[in-house]
Amino acid sequence: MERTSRDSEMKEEEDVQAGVDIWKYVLGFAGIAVVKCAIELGIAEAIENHEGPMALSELSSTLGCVPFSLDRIMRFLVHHHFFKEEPTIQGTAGYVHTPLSRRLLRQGEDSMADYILLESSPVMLAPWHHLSSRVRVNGTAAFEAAYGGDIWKYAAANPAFNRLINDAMACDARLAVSAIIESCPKLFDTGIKTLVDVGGGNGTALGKFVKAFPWIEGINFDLPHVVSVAAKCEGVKQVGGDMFDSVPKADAVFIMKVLQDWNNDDCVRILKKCSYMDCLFSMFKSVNFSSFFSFPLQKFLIGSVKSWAVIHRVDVAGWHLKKERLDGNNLNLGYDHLTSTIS
Ligand SMILES: C[S@@+](CC[C@H](N)C(=O)[O-])C[C@H]1O[C@@H](n2cnc3c(N)ncnc32)[C@H](O)[C@@H]1O
Repeated sequence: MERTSRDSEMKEEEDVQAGVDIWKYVLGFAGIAVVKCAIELGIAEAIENHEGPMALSELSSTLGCVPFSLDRIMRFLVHHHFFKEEPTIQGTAGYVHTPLSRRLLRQGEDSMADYILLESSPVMLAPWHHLSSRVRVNGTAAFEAAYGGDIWKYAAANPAFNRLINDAMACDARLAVSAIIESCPKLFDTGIKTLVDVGGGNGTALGKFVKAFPWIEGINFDLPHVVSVAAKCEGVKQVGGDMFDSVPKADAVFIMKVLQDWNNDDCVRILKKCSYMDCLFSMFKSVNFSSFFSFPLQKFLIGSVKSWAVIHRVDVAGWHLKKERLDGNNLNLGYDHLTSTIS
């Protein structure tokens, strides 16, 4: 009898909680919408340029906003740890930066603003409305269902979107490459004189590598519409082409956030174009190597390149590099202090 009443109490609590939780999904889009709004208004820049905590009235007049509406935006942002409140010299509340709000600055090494603008753009949101079609048997990729072609064809035909996606990729490349340079510098001190970045976007990654390791000559390889608008960078040659046709020759090849876009057969086709090079570094984002690649592909890698380093980014909240090395030569690439996950 007692048990039955406890059970029904628990069910009631669960039901009450469900009534609360469902609102996270009803209004689940609000977070990205408010952060996009903050970037478009330039809230982070205004607070950065202000000496000391910035009062709502000062922020509103600087940005040309209605104080009542901006207050609601700021309350949401502060609640989610973008900015915090501290007393101004007048003793009223003012806003200052937090590490999270600094990511909303348009410039700077840690900026993620362009990435947020990409993912919150109408172009990138539309495919999410086709998620169910992707999951169905014989379903179409969500981007293709929305636009009738893949994202790279879409970027080739839409220069503004091309710029947006290249700038967004550069945000992540800046962070990723800084972490690689800091964590495993010896990777690049193994006789590598030329390094090709396959699908290297606008060349941000290579630009950082050649700056850190000036003896390396960089070749940034990507589709013609990407490299033709990339900014010039000393030590980096821009080469346009299709990685399914051929890849420029270099001592080593770096592939970051590319292979996860393709199925295993396509990955084999891409990697075959790189297989005559000595060394292959690949960086994946949140992809489990052993489950992602089928066994034949792993075998292909062992058999075809002398050294294979996969640097995983597995922890979205921070940088957590892991290494996988499948090499016959047992080279010491200088990153043994990183967690080994060879499977
Ligand atoms: C997800 S982005 C990664 C960019 C860069 N590696 C990074 O991590 O920031 C994938 C890149 O692959 C390029 N790409 C797609 N298809 C390609 C092809 N057939 N040949 C060369 N590059 C290609 C795209 O243009 C894009 O720059």
